[in-house]
Amino acid sequence: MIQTPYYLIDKSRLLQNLQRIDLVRKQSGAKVLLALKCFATWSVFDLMREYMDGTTSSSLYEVRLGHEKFGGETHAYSVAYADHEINEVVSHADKIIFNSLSQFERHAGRAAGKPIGLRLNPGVSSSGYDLADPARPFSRLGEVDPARVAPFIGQISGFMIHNNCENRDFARFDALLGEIETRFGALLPQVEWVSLGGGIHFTADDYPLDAFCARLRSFSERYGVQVYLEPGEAAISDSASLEVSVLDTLYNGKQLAVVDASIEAHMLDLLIYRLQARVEPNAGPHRYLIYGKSCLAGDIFGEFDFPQALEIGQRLSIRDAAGYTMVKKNWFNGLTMPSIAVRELDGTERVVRQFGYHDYADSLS
Ligand SMILES: Cc1ncc(COP(=O)(O)O)c(C=O)c1O
Ligand SMILES: NCCCCNCC[C@H](N)C(=O)O
Repeated sequence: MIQTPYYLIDKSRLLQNLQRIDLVRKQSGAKVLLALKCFATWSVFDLMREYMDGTTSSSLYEVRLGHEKFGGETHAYSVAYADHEINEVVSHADKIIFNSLSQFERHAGRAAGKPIGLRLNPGVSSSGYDLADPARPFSRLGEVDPARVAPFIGQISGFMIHNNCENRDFARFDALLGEIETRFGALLPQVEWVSLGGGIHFTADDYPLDAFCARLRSFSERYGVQVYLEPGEAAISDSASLEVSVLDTLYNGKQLAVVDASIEAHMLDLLIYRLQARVEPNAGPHRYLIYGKSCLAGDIFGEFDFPQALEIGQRLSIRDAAGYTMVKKNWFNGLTMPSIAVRELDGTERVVRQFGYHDYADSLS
């Protein structure tokens, strides 16, 4: 048995998302790139690259990882490239996407003839979170004014527009794309490609894939552009768990259990967005607050129901632990870092990465 704590990536679950992605590629003509900011655990890229066209990135290290570990088409994007980074970024990228016209003017001369993209911001989004809303007031994410972009159009081969966030509603996606067309419609036929970013949860069970694919195809045909999608969450949703063990049980007005991982260190996104983790089946007469083992008072995975009273040593599985987890894990409290394991398609499980004291010490000096 693998020692807890560990993230367990289940390739069969991952495959379900990947097959839907493949269907979208075939039916819509869109190319699909994995957003590495969400998930960059390269041990499963062997499977992912069969169903996706490549990767997109948000930094020098991500574009390098995408190029070296995933292959296929590699898009480089960054909110701002530093002067000392740009040559290396270009060496790893097939396309270089600038966040602003000032970044474009500063660095485009060093793009070595590679296609150049620009991020546009339509000023509307589907984000329910201020923190993740690219259209928030005074946003720095992309150019908002088509008139400012127009003079540069001859040097720009495509646009990237990321304005969806956890959007499960096709009608909302459709309406937002309409708003993009209204604002930037005159520019779109003048470029070769448009990336619609991530945040579209098109791999969800009930998502109307036929309508989605038809909308993407008609957009592509109307403007004569290659469409790209950049799923993070949609590519990996529910394809991993965080496997933990109960270390202690207590009572303080409620039943409490402490597990050998931490929401702050190992599922930080949930804490940032104030969401509770998922434990299933979450049914039964024994209700517990599941605490992490860091010293943070509010290190709580959530409150869940169990069929029996929890016992020390008992294992729990925290669901949906692939997106924005492993990429955000940190050494807070010097806690044992969960290893990473993969459940292969034949059901066998193997540990692909273990972390120890030296990884902690080497992250500091
Ligand atoms: C430019 C861009 N593309 C893709 C993504 C991936 O989004 P998601 O994981 O919500 O699909 C993000 C998220 O930050 C992004 O900023
Ligand atoms: N699961 C809690 C909300 C997550 C929001 N994700 C935001 C990431 C995204 N790609 C973005 O910042 O646009």
